[in-house]
Amino acid sequence: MDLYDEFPQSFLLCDEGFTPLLDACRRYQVSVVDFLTLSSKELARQLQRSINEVTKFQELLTAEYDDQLTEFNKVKPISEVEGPVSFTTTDVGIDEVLGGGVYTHGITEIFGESSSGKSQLLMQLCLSVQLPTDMGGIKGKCVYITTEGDLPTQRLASMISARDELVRYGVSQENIYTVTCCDLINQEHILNVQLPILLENSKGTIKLIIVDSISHHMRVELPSRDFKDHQDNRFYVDQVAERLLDLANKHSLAVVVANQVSDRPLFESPEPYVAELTDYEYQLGWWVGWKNSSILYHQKYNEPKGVDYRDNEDMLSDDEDGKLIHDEMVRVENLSRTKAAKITVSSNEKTSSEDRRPAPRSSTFPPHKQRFYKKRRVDRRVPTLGLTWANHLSTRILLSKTYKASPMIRRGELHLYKGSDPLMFWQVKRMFKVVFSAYAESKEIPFVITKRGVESLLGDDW
Ligand SMILES: Nc1ncnc2c1ncn2[C@@H]1O[C@H](COP(=O)(O)OP(=O)(O)OP(=O)(O)O)[C@@H](O)[C@H]1O
Repeated sequence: MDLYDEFPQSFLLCDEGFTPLLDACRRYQVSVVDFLTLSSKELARQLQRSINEVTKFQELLTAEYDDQLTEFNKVKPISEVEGPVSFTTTDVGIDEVLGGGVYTHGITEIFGESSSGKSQLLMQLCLSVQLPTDMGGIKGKCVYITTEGDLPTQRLASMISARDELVRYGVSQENIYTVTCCDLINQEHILNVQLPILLENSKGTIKLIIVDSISHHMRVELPSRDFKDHQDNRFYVDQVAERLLDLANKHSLAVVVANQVSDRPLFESPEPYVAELTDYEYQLGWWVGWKNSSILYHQKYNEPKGVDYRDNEDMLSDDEDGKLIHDEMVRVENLSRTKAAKITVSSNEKTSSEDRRPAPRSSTFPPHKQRFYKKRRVDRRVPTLGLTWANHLSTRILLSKTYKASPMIRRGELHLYKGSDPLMFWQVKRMFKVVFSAYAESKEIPFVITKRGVESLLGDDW
């Protein structure tokens, strides 16, 4: 029976007198909803148990349900209703893009590929939430639920020591409760039982729950063999999100989760068609943070006539740095060719005029690396857990890690470089993008990861 899922704190679960009845419920697949909707006669028939036993259980369960309902729908005077408040990320640029910081009473999702900086940002938040209100914090403690290994305490310690204000205001790892969950069952128990009890006992001092990452165990353990599995998974994801939202609202706290990405194949229609504004496929790119060229590419992919977007490199070639590197390499190679030609002329004055042709073009760089630009790169990455999960989010943040031309290329100093390693042409470029939010418009900002944590870059810094 699903009594544990519906009422995890129900005293009926511990009443040994009902153990045979609960066993029968499990055997005949009778649910809590059946008990709340069917007659005791019908239930007794289905369960092969006595009507007295069923009636008693049903009365107790209904009373418990009524109590919960009354508690849940208690009318509060407007003066007691606490609205969402924000706390700083400790970075002014990122706070501004987020519309003031991270907000309570909702779920904020940070998604991105491995090594994009999700955990770094989450660790930073569990420190910044502890700051006093005049420093932008909300003076709260934090629960850090990790699904992949332990919390890197050394990194947290170095983040604290790298920022004077954190040291000055007593920000400490002692205010972070760490929970490690090793599988999905364990995660369920933590979210449904341990966390609510911890929050009740902490009496409003905990202001942030972090889950790193929410999708790790679901992705591995939820079956996805057929349509029914997919339906069940959606229901499961819905329940997880609802529970987290309940906790966020009940205890006026922020829930921030990391989410992973997976590749989504291009949508291929059996018949060519023009996507409508209201089509799921038409809108998808905006709520998963694709760049504009990829959104357009996906929308046009199945169109019947006109430009064949499948080969349209121009639409996808927003790789300007690739072109910059290519141009710089051509410039340097031309320079060395001219130089070589001059040396040949001066060293052999007797050379006939036909032999004064420039020396054959020879590159110091591997040939396959020479054409960097016009790479056809269609964005296909989507955060896991789908639309069902996305519907519950108040803010979705994408952290991405790409590559840009290195300062040597941008300053036009490639001719000073004597090596032949193409990696020297590139530099990591990290972007923080608000994909959608109830508090801010979609916007992106470059950032770096330093010993202080995640820091935005402004103006000429990038
Ligand atoms: N002290 C530091 N100084 C500079 N960069 C750092 C420091 N510590 C970690 N990084 C950078 O942070 C990145 C790792 O970030 P993080 O662990 O947050 O990734 P993630 O998105 O959580 O990845 P995953 O999904 O695999 O857990 C690495 O690229 C590393 O270069």
